[in-house]
Amino acid sequence: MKQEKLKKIVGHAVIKYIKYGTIIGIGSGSTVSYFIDALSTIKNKIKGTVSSSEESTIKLKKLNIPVLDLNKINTLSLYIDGADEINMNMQMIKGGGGALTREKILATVAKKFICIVDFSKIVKKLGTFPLPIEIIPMAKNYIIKEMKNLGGQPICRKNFITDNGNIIIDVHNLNIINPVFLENLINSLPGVVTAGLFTKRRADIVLISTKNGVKNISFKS
Ligand SMILES: O=C[C@H](O)[C@H](O)[C@H](O)COP(=O)(O)O
Repeated sequence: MKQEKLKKIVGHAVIKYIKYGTIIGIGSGSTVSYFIDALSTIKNKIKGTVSSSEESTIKLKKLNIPVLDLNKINTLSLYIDGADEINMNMQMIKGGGGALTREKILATVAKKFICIVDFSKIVKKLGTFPLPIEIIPMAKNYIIKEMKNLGGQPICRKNFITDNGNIIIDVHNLNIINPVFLENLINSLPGVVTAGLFTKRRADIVLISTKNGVKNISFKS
């Protein structure tokens, strides 16, 4: 089965996890785009959404799904998003679409985070997918140097400005032995808005789309 088909299946499968009358946090990317299509079929049953990117907001509004301001809501019970890589500890690399910072905010605020992926995103070790880092433009050369010192090959994403007006450095070939340590280290560098490592806020549930159906993995600490 083609990857797009698997993304579509999991994007629709997650609908049954939505409690009517609640506000849903919406991630970004192609898997989420299928999820938004499915969400539109129950749009009258939810209170609204908060969105992690301009791209998702445009799609939500086009489908007449209400988009609310995170600062004007009390609780966010559920956040649904894809990932570029996820390991068996439910730690992720995200930000292939550049929406990592707003995604991390919503994932952190939400009580529950459901990650929707096709099986190709499951990895033993994070880091085959280049690690995106959102940075303030002034810090570009400094962060490139720091990432080289860490053994990575940083590449500034061409012609790309984030929804927050910043730039993205994609770091290739990082040997990520301790994802928690690396997330903390990169996030502590001046000029870094956030690294696309999600280790403090992991997924609570992962729905994995496979050729044999959608598998559900729940996090147990
Ligand atoms: O910034 C983008 C997000 O982190 C996406 O969740 C991630 O890139 C996965 O996207 P897709 O579902 O298109 O593979």
